[in-house]
Amino acid sequence: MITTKRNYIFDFDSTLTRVEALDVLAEITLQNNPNKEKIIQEIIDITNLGIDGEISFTESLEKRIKLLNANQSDLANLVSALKKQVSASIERNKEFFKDFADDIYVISCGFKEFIDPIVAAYNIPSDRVFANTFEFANDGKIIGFDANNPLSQHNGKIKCLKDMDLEGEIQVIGDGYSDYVTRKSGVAHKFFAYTENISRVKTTENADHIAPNLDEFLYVNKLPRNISYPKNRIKILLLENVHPDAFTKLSTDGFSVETVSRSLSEDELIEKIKDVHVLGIRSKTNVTQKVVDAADKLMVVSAFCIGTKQIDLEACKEKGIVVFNAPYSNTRSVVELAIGEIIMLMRSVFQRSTEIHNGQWNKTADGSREVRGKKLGIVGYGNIGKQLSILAEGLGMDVYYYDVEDTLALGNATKVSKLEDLLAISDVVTLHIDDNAANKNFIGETEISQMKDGAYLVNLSRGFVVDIKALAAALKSGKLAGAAVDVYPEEPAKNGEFLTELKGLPNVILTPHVGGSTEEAQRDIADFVPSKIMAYINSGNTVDAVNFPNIRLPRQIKSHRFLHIHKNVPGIMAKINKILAKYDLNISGQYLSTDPKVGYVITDLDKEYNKEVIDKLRKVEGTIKFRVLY
Ligand SMILES: NC(=O)C1=CN([C@@H]2O[C@H](COP(=O)(O)OP(=O)(O)OC[C@H]3O[C@@H](n4cnc5c(N)ncnc54)[C@H](O)[C@@H]3O)[C@@H](O)[C@H]2O)C=CC1
Ligand SMILES: O=C(O)C(=O)COP(=O)(O)O
Repeated sequence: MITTKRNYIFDFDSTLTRVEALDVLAEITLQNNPNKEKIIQEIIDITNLGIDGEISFTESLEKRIKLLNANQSDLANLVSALKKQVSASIERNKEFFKDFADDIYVISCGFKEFIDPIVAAYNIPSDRVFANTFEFANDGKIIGFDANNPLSQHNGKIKCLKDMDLEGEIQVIGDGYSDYVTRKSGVAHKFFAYTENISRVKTTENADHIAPNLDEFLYVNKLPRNISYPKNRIKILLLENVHPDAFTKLSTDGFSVETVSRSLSEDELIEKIKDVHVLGIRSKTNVTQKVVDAADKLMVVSAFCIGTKQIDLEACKEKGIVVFNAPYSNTRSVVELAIGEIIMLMRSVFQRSTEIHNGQWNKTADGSREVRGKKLGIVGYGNIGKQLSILAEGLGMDVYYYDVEDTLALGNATKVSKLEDLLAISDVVTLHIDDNAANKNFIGETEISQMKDGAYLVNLSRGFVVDIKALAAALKSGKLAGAAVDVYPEEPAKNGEFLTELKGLPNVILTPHVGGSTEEAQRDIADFVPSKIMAYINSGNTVDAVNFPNIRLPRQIKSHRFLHIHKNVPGIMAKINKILAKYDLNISGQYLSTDPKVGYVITDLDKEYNKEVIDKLRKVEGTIKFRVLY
């Protein structure tokens, strides 16, 4: 008869727990020892040599026990420290250990004295824990171990498993040499390299499968689990040198994250996007219709910046791809640069500085003016424009602004209803309109001619907003006294050579699109955007999405959640609800939000359901994307 019985053999140190227990014990016993750091490093080195199979395990154990200088009384502290160090995915799948208790064993080269109390909480009784035992002196000092136990010897797990003589398939889950040799020797049928806490090359090379966490192991084995789809299977691609905090945050949450320091061309992106679930970009990468067409797995595009016009938002929406950005994280950085540049321009600081760099002393007050009492004309009174308005007033400037929207004036700022009027009165004009394509050449020859003679122009918005030729001509003719430009009609995909018609003109400050490039802004973006990505992927929240119906969902507690994105056509909700009713589902909450093109409905169910319903919902005409979370 063919048996379907399967046995799951777990390693303890660095698999069930995040740490090596003897390293933790060393921290405890050596806390007052002046040579603590040195001894701990020695212990870690010996542990690793043993795990990698470089020295015999017995030798590694003997050496470590001597260095540890531990006592029985230290073990209680060790156990309470280890309780707090159970691997995250083990902890969240506690039910697996309960439901499959009859199939689970721990085989470890560690010690029962600390393993038993930790795994007892996971329904693994002492008689299913195979491990070493300490030898104590009369005063409780740990002086050795039971040398007859096969687990204190080289390849002990192989012998142990042979002696156990288990019926059925044997799967070993562990992080080191002693685990994978069970598979090599043939005593285990499958070896899962468990890399949640540590990933060793030799271990992963010798694995049938790499499991970055227990979710993956359960998924591969089609076992019940706490997370419907292991996060390590969700691929995130971050382009354009996104701050490393984003990588850390997303990989710590379990996603597989790849980073590329530059932007990708359309062709490169089309190739790369095929197996990407979440794309992170900044202002240089264009997510076009063609890219979207090639992106069959894509669920999210996230702009790690303010502007989103580089993304075809409609194409994304129609494919059920949610787009997020960071609307406020770099606002302050842009404002501070604008303020600095306004002062630098009005004092001709860059010109004076360049002269000295060229060996020339030119002390003069000509063309050097205070900003106090001067008129600042802000074009685009949005988040940046408004904050600039406040700071400029703090410096004593008279602020005027022009915006197509009817926005409220802050402080003493004066709204001007015509651009022409604003240009005519301003000593400095600063542009902060959005990246809408309609703003192309917004400031051209005509607009410049409407500006005061000797005025200054600052552009920190988008390059295409200003006609660069007209600006260069106005600077050369002396119509304008200076300009600060951070953005250009064509910007390179990566750092390197760059040429502009403004090159070499006096009193022109040129910066390479760094308005938002401060450590503070980038760090804040790397916190803000990943939390939006995680909120959507992990629970379906679309709050702050720029192209999608926004839904703030309650926390999902012990329930199944269906996320259904569909075309907003008449009758579709009725069809969805008809299916839900037919399968007699116990619905604990339903949330719907629509816009003219798409509908997003979330259904929470509080008990098990017939899985056929998933297929039926997927097949509802007009469905764009459907996924299940539990
Ligand atoms: N240089 C850099 O590194 C950075 C540049 N930016 C640019 O700054 C722009 C503004 O950012 P926020 O203030 O956060 O955007 P926002 O959307 O809050 O404000 C833009 C304002 O411009 C107004 N506007 C748009 N077109 C207009 C027009 N033709 N005439 C008059 N008003 C118009 C809008 O009504 C809105 O009030 C972004 O769209 C982006 O292009 C943003 C961050 C960094
Ligand atoms: O936030 C924006 O829109 C910006 O222009 C800044 O873009 P960046 O992140 O520097 O490519």
